Amino acid sequence: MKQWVTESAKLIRKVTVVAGEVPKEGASRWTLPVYTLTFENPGQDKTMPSLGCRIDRGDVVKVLIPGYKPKSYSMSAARPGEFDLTVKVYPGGKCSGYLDSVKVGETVEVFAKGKKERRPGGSHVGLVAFGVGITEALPIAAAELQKGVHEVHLLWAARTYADMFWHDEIAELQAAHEAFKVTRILSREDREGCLRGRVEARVLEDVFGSWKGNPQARFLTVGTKEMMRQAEATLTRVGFPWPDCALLAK
Ligand SMILES: Cc1cc2nc3c(=O)[nH]c(=O)nc-3n(C[C@H](O)[C@H](O)[C@H](O)COP(=O)(O)OP(=O)(O)OC[C@H]3O[C@@H](n4cnc5c(N)ncnc54)[C@H](O)[C@@H]3O)c2cc1C
Repeated sequence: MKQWVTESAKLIRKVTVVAGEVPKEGASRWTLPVYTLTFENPGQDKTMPSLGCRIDRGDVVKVLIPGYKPKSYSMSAARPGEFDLTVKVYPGGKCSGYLDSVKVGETVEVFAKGKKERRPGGSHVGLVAFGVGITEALPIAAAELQKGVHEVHLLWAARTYADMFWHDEIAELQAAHEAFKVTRILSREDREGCLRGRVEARVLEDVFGSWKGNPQARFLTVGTKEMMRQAEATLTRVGFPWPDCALLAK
C-alpha cells in the first residue's frame, strides 16, 4: 500500500451540529448526524494556517483511514493551535464512521492538500453549495467578504431544512456584511423563506441573473463531483461560462 506522509492530530472536542434521526424502517433517506471535531495541531503547533491548510483556497485535510486510503475533508475552521472538521456521518461510511468512532484524546493521521489559487476578478462571488459542502463554502464566503468584494451570494441546496446547520454563523456573517446574501433551496420540503426544487437553470437565473455580462463575476461549486459538474454546466448555459468564471483555479 502507498505510504503517506501524515502527522498525528489529537481530537480534543466533539460537538453535535445536527443530531440526526434514527433511521425509520423502510425509509430510503433520513437526516444524518453532523459533528464538528476539533483537533489539536500536530506538535501543538500554533502557527497559522493550521497544517498549512489554506481554507480560503479550498485546500483539504486528508484523513488516513487505517487500512484504507486517505479521504478529503474541508477544514471548517482554524484557530491558533487547533482546527475543525465538520463531518456528516453516513451509515456504513468507511471514513465518516471512522471519524465518528474516534474518542476525545485519541489521534488521527492527517495531512493538508491543495494547490488551487484564487483567480483575479470576483467583485461578485457566487457560491453554490450542496449539503455538507457548506463546510467549504462558508469559510470561503467569510474570506471573500473580508477582502471587501461587492457581493457574495451563497446558494445552499439540501434535501430538507433539518439537513442544514450553521444558521447562527450565517446570520452573524450577514449582520457583519451587508454584501453577504444567502438563498437556501430545499428539494424535499416547502418552507417559508426557502426556494423549493433543485439547482437548475431557472434557479441560477433568478439568483445570479443580474450579474450577467459582468466579467468580474466568479463562482465556486461545492458538493459531489457529479453535482459540481452539473452546476458548472448549468452556470455555463445561463451565461456564466465555466471555467472562465471559476473563483479558484488548479
Ligand atoms: C474536496 C472534498 C471535501 C469534502 N469535505 C467534507 C466535509 O467537510 N465534511 C464531510 O462530511 N464530508 C466531506 N467530504 C466527503 C468525504 O470525503 C467522504 O466522501 C464522506 O465522508 C463519505 O465517506 P465515507 O467513507 O464515510 O462513506 P463511504 O464508505 O464512501 O459510503 C458509505 C455510504 O454513504 C453514501 N455516501 C457517501 N458519500 C455520500 C454523499 N456525499 N451523499 C450521499 N451519500 C453518500 C454511500 O453511497 C454509501 O452508501 C468531502 C469530499 C471532498 C472530495
